[in-house]
Amino acid sequence: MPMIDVAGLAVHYRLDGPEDAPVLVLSNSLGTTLDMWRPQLAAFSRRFRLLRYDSRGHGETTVPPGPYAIGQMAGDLLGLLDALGFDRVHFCGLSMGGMVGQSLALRAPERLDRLLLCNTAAVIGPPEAWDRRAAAVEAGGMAAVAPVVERWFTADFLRRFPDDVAPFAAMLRDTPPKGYVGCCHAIREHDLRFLVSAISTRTMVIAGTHDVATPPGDGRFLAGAIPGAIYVELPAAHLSNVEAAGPFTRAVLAFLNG
Ligand SMILES: O=C(O)CC1=CCC(=O)O1
Repeated sequence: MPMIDVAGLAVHYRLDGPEDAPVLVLSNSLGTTLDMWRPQLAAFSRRFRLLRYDSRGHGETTVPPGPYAIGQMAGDLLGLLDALGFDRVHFCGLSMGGMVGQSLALRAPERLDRLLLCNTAAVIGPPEAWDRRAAAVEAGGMAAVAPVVERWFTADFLRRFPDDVAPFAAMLRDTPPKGYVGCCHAIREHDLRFLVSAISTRTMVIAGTHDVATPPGDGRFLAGAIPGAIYVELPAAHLSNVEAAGPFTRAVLAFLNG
């Protein structure tokens, strides 16, 4: 389990794939870890130097006192890239990870080759919902948000593939409560609706037809606002890289290889 110090934050990361291949960074969603990308691991690491990491407050990365901010999380990633000596990368983030990608693209476009914003939005509201969620975890620990997993997959997928869902329920359960709450605040405060049109990186937006957390309208908004962005919609709920793993992997590879 490689760890690296990024300005006092001990970041847990994994590198796979050929050392001389272009770097592809994968950034996780709220309540998951770098293991959320397991369905893509084999295909992506054949073609790319794959960098997966646990966002602050998640997995094995340090849990600093909150609240956190998405801009700060983009700074964590820039620090990680500097520490590993990666000047320019492709970036793919899902949900909270996609918010980090938006922030990164506005702050350091020179570090990005292509950008994939998956099941994410310029804003995920309402703010009170994030306050309620944070308060529930502060009072009752991660058990209080266990039903959130039902938002990540369709009812059909939950019923038919319990073995695929179980690791995600475990990731959520094992997320440090303070880290989860810190990230709830970060998501609550993220609103780039009036800024994403300044993103100049070549971008693909992926949405899930059945996603209730970041519905297709959110993805269409991003794709409409970011100049030249491509929009792809997959038959999935929120974790489209799991529920529609094959089409997701193919869409990403086609975009990055095109
Ligand atoms: O947990 C959810 O409700 C879905 C979600 C929103 C931001 C994120 O990363 O996941």
